[in-house]
Amino acid sequence: MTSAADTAPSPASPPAAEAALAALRGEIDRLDDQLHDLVMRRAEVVASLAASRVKGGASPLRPGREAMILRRLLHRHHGDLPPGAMVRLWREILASSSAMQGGFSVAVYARDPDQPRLAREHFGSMTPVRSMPTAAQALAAVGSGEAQVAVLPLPEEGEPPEQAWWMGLDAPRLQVVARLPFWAAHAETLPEAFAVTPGAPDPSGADRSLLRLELAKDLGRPQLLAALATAGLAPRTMLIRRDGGVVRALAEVDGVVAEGDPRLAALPFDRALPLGFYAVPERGNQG
Ligand SMILES: O=C(O)C(=O)C[C@]1(C(=O)O)C=C[C@@H](O)C=C1
Repeated sequence: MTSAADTAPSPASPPAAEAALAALRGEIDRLDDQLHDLVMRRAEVVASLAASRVKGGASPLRPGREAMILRRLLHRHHGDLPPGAMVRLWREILASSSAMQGGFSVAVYARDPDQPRLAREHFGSMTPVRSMPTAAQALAAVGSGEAQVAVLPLPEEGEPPEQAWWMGLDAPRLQVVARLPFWAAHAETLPEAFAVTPGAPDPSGADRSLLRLELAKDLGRPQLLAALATAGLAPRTMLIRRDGGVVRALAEVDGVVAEGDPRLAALPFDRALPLGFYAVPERGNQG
């Protein structure tokens, strides 16, 4: 049987608790106003920066600068707000700063469902993200100016040639400029992607470069590695493909390696083409 006490409305909070709640909400409102003022002020500064940029299609996307901003904030971050939430807030701010500076849209080769999500989390929830059926179509969209960024899966050993987009990347016209996600809680294997844009990336101070190597001679992995190390370009990772007597390798090396780098001239290959570089991603728990 239900007693009268069970059905009675819960007693009103004591006036002191009500007052404390109202005071805290008042403080939140004041902080929200300050945050809002600062975000609006930041957008004004970005608009001045965009207006002062040399005219003629300078890219509104500076992934190296974005990485420097996020690394600095992660370094000073503390307290209850998870670092991942802070990064998400700033990714939205940075993406809208790029969008404010001109049309900004992303073409994703969605080999798996993670790619569009990665693109959206990195380039912002307001940025148009179009899924393309092939990597070549995503790159063509960027090449024609229909989209500003292509998001492509990380190359894998033994993937079908039509998926190995790095083999035909038209560098230096198009280059890899970022690796997504920039921040993740753990260092374990996660879905990742590269972002490709027209023109060169901007250095962030801690970067890795991609090089496409081509040679008609069938050198093995140890010889390729040795040749790279001798030139001062020992790779962290290297993918090798052998197609019709031609060896193509994708080497990932520390630091910035761009066109004209003297180390490239020292390589005993038919071709060594820099495909761009990207800010080394931050991982919350390296353990
Ligand atoms: O620093 C720049 O060049 C900017 O355009 C500003 C800004 C920003 O909002 O901080 C905007 C977009 C870029 O991708 C990087 C930085």
